Amino acid sequence: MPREDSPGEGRVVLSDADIARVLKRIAHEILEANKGASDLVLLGIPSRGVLLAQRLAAIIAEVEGTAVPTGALDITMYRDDLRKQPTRTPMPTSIPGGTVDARVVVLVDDVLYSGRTVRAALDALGDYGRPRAVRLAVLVDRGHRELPIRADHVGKNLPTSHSEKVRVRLLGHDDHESVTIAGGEP
Ligand SMILES: O=P(O)(O)OC[C@H]1O[C@H](OP(=O)(O)OP(=O)(O)O)[C@H](O)[C@@H]1O
Ligand SMILES: O=c1cc[nH]c(=O)[nH]1
Repeated sequence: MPREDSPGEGRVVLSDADIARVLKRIAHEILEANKGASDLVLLGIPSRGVLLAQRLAAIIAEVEGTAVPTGALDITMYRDDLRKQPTRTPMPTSIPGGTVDARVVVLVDDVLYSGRTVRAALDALGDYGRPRAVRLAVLVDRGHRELPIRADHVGKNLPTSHSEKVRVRLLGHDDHESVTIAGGEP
């Protein structure tokens, strides 16, 4: 259920039901773009991108009857601000089959903002082979790109100001599911 808007929580822009609905749509879009599930690999960017990738794989399994290999791609050591903040803890990477050679990789993340996380993910992916194609699925695109990166599949385009903060909460990581937006000019 959507939580009441409150000053601490921000405004709810996607409820749990909305999130379920957009994930279904994205799963269908991925299948349509790929003409089925063959050669697909879903790689979530930790932390919540991994949960989203698993949810998309579960929907694809329901629709297509095919188990799409799903893993996690940590980008920590490829961040371009690592020198500014060197004490980051890497998260696990798991690449199904150990390689992305000739696969169609769908990177999955919760929020797309500057694009720097995705840039780092593309670098990290290079360590695991040469995919046939790489696509990007995000739950929320909040704009303000600083690099020439765009998503192929977007749950919700959310116009924001720089001073706002978009927060995604997902079961498995949080105590409920929602996307909220908080802050901004008074
Ligand atoms: O397009 P960008 O400007 O790179 O921003 C998007 C990234 O920011 C958030 O991650 P964050 O680093 O806040 O860590 P989190 O995954 O733990 O929330 C979010 O999960 C995206 O991965
Ligand atoms: O508002 C933002 C910006 C980057 N990443 C998030 O999760 N939220």
